[in-house]
Amino acid sequence: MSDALTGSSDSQPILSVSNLAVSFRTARGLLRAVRGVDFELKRGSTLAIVGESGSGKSATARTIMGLGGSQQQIDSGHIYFHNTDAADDQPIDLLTLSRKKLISDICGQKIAMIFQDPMSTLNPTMSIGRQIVEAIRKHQRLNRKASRELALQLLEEVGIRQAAHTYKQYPHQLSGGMRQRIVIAIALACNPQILICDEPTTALDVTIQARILELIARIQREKNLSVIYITHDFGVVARVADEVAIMYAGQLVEKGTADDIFYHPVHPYTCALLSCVPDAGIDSNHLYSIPGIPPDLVQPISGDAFAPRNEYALNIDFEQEPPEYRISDTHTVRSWLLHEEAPKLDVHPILAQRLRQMQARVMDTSTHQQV
Ligand SMILES: Nc1ncnc2c1ncn2[C@@H]1O[C@H](COP(=O)(O)OP(=O)(O)OP(=O)(O)O)[C@@H](O)[C@H]1O
Repeated sequence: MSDALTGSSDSQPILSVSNLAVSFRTARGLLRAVRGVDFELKRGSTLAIVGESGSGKSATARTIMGLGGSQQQIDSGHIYFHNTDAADDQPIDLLTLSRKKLISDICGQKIAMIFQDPMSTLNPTMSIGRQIVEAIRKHQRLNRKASRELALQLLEEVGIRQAAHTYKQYPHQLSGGMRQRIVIAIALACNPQILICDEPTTALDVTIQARILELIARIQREKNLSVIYITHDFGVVARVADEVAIMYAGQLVEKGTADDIFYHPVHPYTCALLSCVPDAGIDSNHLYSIPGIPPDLVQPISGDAFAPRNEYALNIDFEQEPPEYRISDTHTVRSWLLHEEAPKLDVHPILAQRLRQMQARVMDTSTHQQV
């Protein structure tokens, strides 16, 4: 769906995450933020991880980056990085590396991350130029003059017209969109193979959001980057994603290509999320919101975590966790609805109508991209 923005990708994985489980020690007890997650990021492609707030998207991304913090514990799993620069083609399990080695050799080098709030990355007291030069010199052996030239080149690459002027400015003198461009320039300073974007455009207005997404897509094409987007915004997903993973209560409940997810969603949570997307053309009687709230991840979860909010829940949903069913080579779903003995359900008419409208909008977005 997103080939117009991202270009096509080959199917070799650059990152393979398997059975990843992550908890946080809290005053109330252990909070199970990520509960057995598997996914692959293919080289040169874009994966969007989508879900409501608190579903574990950032915890997953931060674990990959070694940024989990002191309260985090890894309960299980592997995160294999298939380094294209390595002499051998043996993947490295990032979870076996010391934090020091992870930070010095991989994160910020081979894998870079950008966040929703650029100010969390930028130093308000340092000029833009100095910050980019520092990032360059951390990763590459270049003298001061060459670093400055590369910094100016990076500023131009991220679409900053008066690079020499911006080089001397400070973060507070720039708009939100410009700051996010600087953060992208800093991320690119290490020449990464993977870019993880955690809600990179949420704080920006729609026009600037589109420009930043286009910028990331252009850089991705030029540098054959593999990209993970963390988002709750299906508008962003429709524009950028080759593959989509839907996250709920620490698990990936549905995974597929963007077409699988937008045109053939199966999990009731995916359908509900798609139906909640606000649209100016929808009258308020046809708006859908998911009833209830996500589970407390400190408490044990029995059965399917989405069952209490799912109007199609079966008895077994409250008792046993569903296995992952494979619908096609690209599409998997964790739901008892896929069991051969499960009843065939009619989708709620409002939900069905919202899904059709969402699909029409997605088609519209894809057509516009190709212009
Ligand atoms: N450092 C931490 N200490 C304790 N709990 C944490 C910590 N970081 C995250 N959590 C908890 O882990 C769960 C998953 O959080 P996470 O930030 O990964 O969700 P998310 O899907 O990225 O949501 P959002 O879009 O709001 O960032 C939440 O219940 C959150 O409160």
